[in-house]
Amino acid sequence: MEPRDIDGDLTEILIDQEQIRARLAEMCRSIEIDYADKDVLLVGVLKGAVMVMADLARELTLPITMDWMAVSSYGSGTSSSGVVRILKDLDTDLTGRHVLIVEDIIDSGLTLSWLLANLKSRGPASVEVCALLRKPEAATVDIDVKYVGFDIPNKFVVGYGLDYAEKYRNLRSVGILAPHVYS
Ligand SMILES: O=P(O)(O)OC[C@H]1O[C@H](OP(=O)(O)OP(=O)(O)O)[C@H](O)[C@@H]1O
Ligand code: HPA
Ligand SMILES: [Mg+2]
Repeated sequence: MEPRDIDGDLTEILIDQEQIRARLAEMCRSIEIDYADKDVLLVGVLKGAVMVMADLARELTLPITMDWMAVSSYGSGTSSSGVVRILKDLDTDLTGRHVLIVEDIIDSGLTLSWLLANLKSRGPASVEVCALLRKPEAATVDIDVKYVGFDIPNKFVVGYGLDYAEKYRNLRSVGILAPHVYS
């Protein structure tokens, strides 16, 4: 059951709980092969990636460490401002580390392209990206993403960590937000 006050706020459920679980498990099997002999540092991008990170980390059979970064480019709107701010930096020194950025969504790609440049400048051994969702039609920059869960249409989605004005993050599924909620 989803929370009681969302009736009518979603036009449709795009990806349900079981589809998310199954796809994350597949992605973990690929990550386990690729990082079999490496220590991986998962870098979760707050706040949206909290659910992906929690489920991915528990599904992985690799020894991992986790750290978090908080950046914001959306504020309370439905489109990226393009201006990325660090709200919380990593606690970990990235020198020589194998970094896997964990994201909920790649939309315009602006957040991730900024983040990749920022983390690569810190001397890591490698930096790759794992994102649950990607909107190919919304891309404004070309980014090489190693692990992607689902390519989705260019609609504003919420749930499973994704918010609109900080709401809906606790939905178990990913759904399309009804335009009447934000227009
Ligand atoms: O590809 P882009 O167009 O840059 O959009 C993707 C980014 O936007 C969202 O974060 P947001 O800034 O809303 O912060 P939040 O995770 O706290 O919701 C999302 O979690 C990604 O980090
Ligand atoms: O479609 C979206 N929904 C919620 N947050 C987002 N941040 C980027 N794109 C989205
Ligand atoms: Mg957001």
